[in-house]
Amino acid sequence: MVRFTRVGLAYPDQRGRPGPEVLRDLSFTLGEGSFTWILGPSGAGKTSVLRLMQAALRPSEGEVELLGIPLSRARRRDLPALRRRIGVVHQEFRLLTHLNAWDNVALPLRLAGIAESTIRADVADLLDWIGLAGKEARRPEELSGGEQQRLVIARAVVTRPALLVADEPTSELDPRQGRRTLALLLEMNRMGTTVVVATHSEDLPQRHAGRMLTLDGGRLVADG
Ligand SMILES: Nc1ncnc2c1ncn2[C@@H]1O[C@H](COP(=O)(O)OP(=O)(O)OP(=O)(O)O)[C@@H](O)[C@H]1O
Repeated sequence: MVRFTRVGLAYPDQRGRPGPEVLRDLSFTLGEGSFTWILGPSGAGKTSVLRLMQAALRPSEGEVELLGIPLSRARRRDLPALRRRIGVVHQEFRLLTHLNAWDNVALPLRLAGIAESTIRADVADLLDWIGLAGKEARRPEELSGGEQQRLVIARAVVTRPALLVADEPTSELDPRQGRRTLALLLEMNRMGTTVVVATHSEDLPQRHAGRMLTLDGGRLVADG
């Protein structure tokens, strides 16, 4: 499902030459339907690992295989189709501010050319699931932080991705809203989606099941 084999990553410097390695010799496999935490202090490389898992970057060394596709062999024009099978939840919500809640969730389906009748049913179900039924017409600024983050999750899962990747999804939220957001990710996982969540909080993973991959200085230092 997700396989990293001896992965190294160096971002290019301002002249386009490889900068220092920020990920080193990372190897692990995440099975289909698994739930994994990526832990580590600031700068450990969590976001970089997640970017590789979104096919937003290619590794400088080694191989990343996503949903059966090795990135080294994927052609540039194949990447958008691969990315559509991967849902992404960012820490900063990145909702479209001029669209209401309904249209934010419907957007990925519209871009994929899905029929409006299907979109109506799917979006209504999802907004109900995240507890936003009745708030469809509100724009993001008219929703609480927790509601916005749940909307981001609805938008990320509306296309039924096989893999859901979330970067610090609860760090901007109060504890109650954070728990509610996490409950949605756990429920997606129970329904079969492979879920990966990066966090610098050790508290969350200790209270919930799931594998913990701990990074430090771009290396894997614990797997349990
Ligand atoms: N676009 C970039 N260009 C150059 N270096 C980068 C870039 N993005 C991240 N880095 C560097 O890569 C290293 C790992 O960063 P990354 O954001 O992956 O860590 P992180 O564990 O997610 O940190 P945080 O918890 O603070 O978000 C850091 O040294 C960072 O400065």
